[in-house]
Amino acid sequence: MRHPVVMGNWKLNGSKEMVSNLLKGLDAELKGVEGVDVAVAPPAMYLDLAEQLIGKGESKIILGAQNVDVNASGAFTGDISPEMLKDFGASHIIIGHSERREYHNESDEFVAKKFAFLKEHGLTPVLCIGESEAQNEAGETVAVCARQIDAVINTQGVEALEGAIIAYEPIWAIGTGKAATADDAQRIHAAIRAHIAEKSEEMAKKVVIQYGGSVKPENAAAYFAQPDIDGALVGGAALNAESFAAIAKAAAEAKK
Ligand SMILES: O=C[C@H](O)COP(=O)(O)O
Repeated sequence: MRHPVVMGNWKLNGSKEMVSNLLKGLDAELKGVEGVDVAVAPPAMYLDLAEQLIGKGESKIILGAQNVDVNASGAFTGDISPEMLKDFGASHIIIGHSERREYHNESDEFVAKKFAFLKEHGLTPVLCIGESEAQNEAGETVAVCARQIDAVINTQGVEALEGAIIAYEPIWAIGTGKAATADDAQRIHAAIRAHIAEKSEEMAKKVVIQYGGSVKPENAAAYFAQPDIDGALVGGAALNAESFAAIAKAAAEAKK
């Protein structure tokens, strides 16, 4: 049985005040909630503050980050290394988000390199994959997702997926309010799992696959009722303690 993981990607949002209020609010909302791993990925500037606040809280919020670079140290202006993330207690690191693929021209190969680098440093990659609206309309969804995962499998072996998280995020559903239906998401999740099963049935059964794209408290339970949807990567709704906690609670309830 896979353990559900609900992660909040705060993207480029926050201030010291907001981080403090949101984490305190989440700590209160999540008290006593069991059966789901809850992670947050604040902007890197706020990892220090988040680590301190999470340490003081009672609920077990996992600290994550939104990106990592591919060098350990040296003359790489602006980069952040895995060891720096670890230094602030961040363990779950989002890579390959469609916003980075699009605005920073990150290729499948570059994302796979980040994946390997995180694994090498004992961190958990949260590998985002997903198709554009045009690719969806052209019936290319599964092929696009398979290609994005294969960039990792073909360079590092299917075993590299051990302990990693895959987040299926159809790009057209991100921040649009136009979420995939739970049935459609389930179909794609099952196809992603089947693709991994071609290399290893055991890995396909084990790997956590989150859905992301306009997940809200109102639609979360329908996703988590699906057998191949193991959690969510949440953007907008993760900026509010009550709504993010409601999504996490829905996952805990559905996957009991
Ligand atoms: O990483 C999170 C996703 O991009 C989803 O964002 P959203 O929940 O605002 O649609």
